[in-house]
Amino acid sequence: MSEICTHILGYPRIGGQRELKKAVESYWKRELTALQLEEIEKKIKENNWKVQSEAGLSFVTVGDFANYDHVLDTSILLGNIPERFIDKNVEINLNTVFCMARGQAPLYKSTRACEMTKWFNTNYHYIVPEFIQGQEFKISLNSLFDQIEHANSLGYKTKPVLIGPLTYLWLGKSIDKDFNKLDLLEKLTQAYNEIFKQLSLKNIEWIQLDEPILSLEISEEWKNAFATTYKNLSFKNLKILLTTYFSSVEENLDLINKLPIHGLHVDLCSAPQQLKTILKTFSKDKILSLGIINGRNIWKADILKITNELQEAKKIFGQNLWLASSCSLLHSPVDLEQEFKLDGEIKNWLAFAKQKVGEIKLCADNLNNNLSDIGKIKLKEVNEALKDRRVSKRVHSEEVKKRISQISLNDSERESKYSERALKQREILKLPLFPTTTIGSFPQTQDIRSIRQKLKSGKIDLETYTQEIRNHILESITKQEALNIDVLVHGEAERNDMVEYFGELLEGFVFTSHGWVQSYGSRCVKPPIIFGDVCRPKPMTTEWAKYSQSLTKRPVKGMLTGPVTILSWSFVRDDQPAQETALQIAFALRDEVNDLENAGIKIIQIDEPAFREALPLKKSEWQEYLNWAVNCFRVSASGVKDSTQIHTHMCYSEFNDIIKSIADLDADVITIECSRSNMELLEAFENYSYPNEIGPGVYDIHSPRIPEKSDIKNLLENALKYIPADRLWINPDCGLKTRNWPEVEIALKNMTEAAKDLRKKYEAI
Ligand SMILES: CN1c2c(nc(N)[nH]c2=O)NC[C@@H]1CNc1ccc(C(=O)N[C@@H](CCC(=O)N[C@@H](CCC(=O)N[C@@H](CCC(=O)O)C(=O)O)C(=O)O)C(=O)O)cc1
Ligand SMILES: N[C@@H](CCS)C(=O)O
Ligand SMILES: [Zn+2]
Repeated sequence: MSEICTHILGYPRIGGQRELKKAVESYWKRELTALQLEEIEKKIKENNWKVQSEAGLSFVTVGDFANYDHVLDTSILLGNIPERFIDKNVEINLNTVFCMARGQAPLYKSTRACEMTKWFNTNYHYIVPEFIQGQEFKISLNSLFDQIEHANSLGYKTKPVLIGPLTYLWLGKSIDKDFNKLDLLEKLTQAYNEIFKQLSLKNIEWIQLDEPILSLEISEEWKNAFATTYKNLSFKNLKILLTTYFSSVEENLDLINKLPIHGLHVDLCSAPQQLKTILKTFSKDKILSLGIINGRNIWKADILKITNELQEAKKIFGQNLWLASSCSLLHSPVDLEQEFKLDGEIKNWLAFAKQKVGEIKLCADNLNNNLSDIGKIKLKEVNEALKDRRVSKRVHSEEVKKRISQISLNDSERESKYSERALKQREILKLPLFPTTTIGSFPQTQDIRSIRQKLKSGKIDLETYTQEIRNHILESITKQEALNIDVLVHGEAERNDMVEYFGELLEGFVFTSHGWVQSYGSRCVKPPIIFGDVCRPKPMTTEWAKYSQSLTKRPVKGMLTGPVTILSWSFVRDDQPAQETALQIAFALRDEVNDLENAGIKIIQIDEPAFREALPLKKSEWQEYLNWAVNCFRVSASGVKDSTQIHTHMCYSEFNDIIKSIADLDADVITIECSRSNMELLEAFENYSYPNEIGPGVYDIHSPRIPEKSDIKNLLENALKYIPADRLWINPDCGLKTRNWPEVEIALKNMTEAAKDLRKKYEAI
């Protein structure tokens, strides 16, 4: 029997050693030339293709590489470049990409960057396309075509990937008011047809056209737009594999079945149940690509189980059945082989991107009954590893399970309601009207990172490290006092990351040395891995908090990452529901919150920036998530006295649809990102009559631009249209770890001075 066709939807582009990050950042600092950067990128691409080819996949996927972000590259390919980035004397090139992403680039005048937002429900951020009325599209960068030619020249059979027109349009925002971006479809279709025309000359059979919005509950208007657009797309001699991922497409199958495509890819890892309906309704004459290897976790796949589940699909689709990763492997760390320090037993349970590529092929060979001798050995090893994981004593803790099972209603209730707590807190904290604060982190300087690196490599001992970090804390407290901020933070200098730090201190987690995943542009995160029941062997932050509080009379906030965010930004267990793991984390944090209170900390912030992003993609599934997510937050926060003030912070703040749940968190104060929306995001709070205190961000920390005092005052006056003065806090949008001290000091000075002016005006009223 001939081979089953195998492929992936995309491969990580950061390189095994984060070569891309290092090269791109060096280029920005002008330590590398464009040519040198290109050379490094070429090696990453070649290596990625080699991995796919050597594993025996049927295609290498091309066009998944991007210097900064693939959505941004699509904008540039389509010539959708906002006017402010166009300089008639400079051709569209690499610097256009960087300037759109960051507002700055070599040889470019600096300007406001494009917005960045989360890619569906992942921790990856994309650059938001901007659309204006009458928008024109014109093929403007050859990067995709160059990548194809490059791969073709190396003799690979290539399958280019491109974001589909409807998803591209969906991802963008209309800049002009009162204009429907769907009106742009006709012109966008013409541009895609031009791309297809050029691709048809490149010796390619298949194109992967990503339309992940087909996994959402889209409106009739969008469904109709799909039908019309796909009718008008002219694929030439190309075959189109329409790719969907992150959720089921069942609701849109009627539509998909009518589209003039040649194949469909669905994600069976996030929505295995959809297979039944798809097998019944999708045309057997087309290709059905099944995403059976999970691109969003790190566990070895159960090849035997998957093969069994694929039997019917094979019977029905025969040679038209393809096997693939569930989504792009962009969301997986690159290569497990580089983990020399990882616990051997747990390492044996894992697969990163490179290993996942091998799993797809193994699955296909097994399904086809043509496993080689090596394949047979590999399969045996997988089965042994899976069995070892199932029975491992390290995974389950009776004590943790018992505590979770004894949860009572009291665990998620504060003693009194907010209005009573607020009186007690005011008496103790004695804060002025419009209290000022920051979100937690201060600049993670090279100095701080290299101290940590020296500790890791044994160049300094723990005592020296602790002293050095204490010096940084002292410096940040001194600076905040000088800036006259009311509620201080210690600055998070001791944390590599707000999630990884806790993962390193909690039981049930392991962490990697090289398990980096791209978060945005050159920034990466190293999600810890939750393999077992979670508990807290000892306090995690109290010593740092006590030390920080000892340096000042002003309150210093205890700073924790909340249960939903720790869960969402880690690789989670696949052997129990996510909500059970979240509750275990919540109880561990509850103990930490109580310890902080006992250590004399009067304000404790529990950050939940992933709270909104973790919403399921389908609205119909929201409530179930919100119920457990709110409960977990409340469990972590409710063990303290009324007089202890609980803050939470969220930096992705579209709350309209979930404002009731935000209020149900019952945090005394919530600080949110707001500055870019000019405080419009506060409408939700006003409409719902949100009862507690709010700190809308007045400083866009993603931009190097320093807000003037007048900008901040304007934002605050806007905020006061929605929030009563006695419940308004003043703070930046988010933590300041990616900024540098000189900008931070000026911005915060402007912020405290704006607060002073505002107090003068409103105290008199
Ligand atoms: C709030 N955000 C976060 C998200 N997810 C998280 N898990 N954490 C977050 O904070 N998602 C949404 C947003 C995303 N925002 C960011 C912002 C900034 C970064 C970032 O700066 N990432 C760093 C890596 C951070 C880190 O772990 N640093 C380590 C140092 C690791 C390192 O590079 N070591 C060097 C040697 C040290 C040296 O001398 O410099 C090496 O190994 O070569 C640390 O501080 O110890 C980045 O550089 O990408 C991410 C998401
Ligand atoms: N406390 C964290 C929150 C980031 S969302 C910080 O300040 O970096
Ligand atoms: Zn934040």
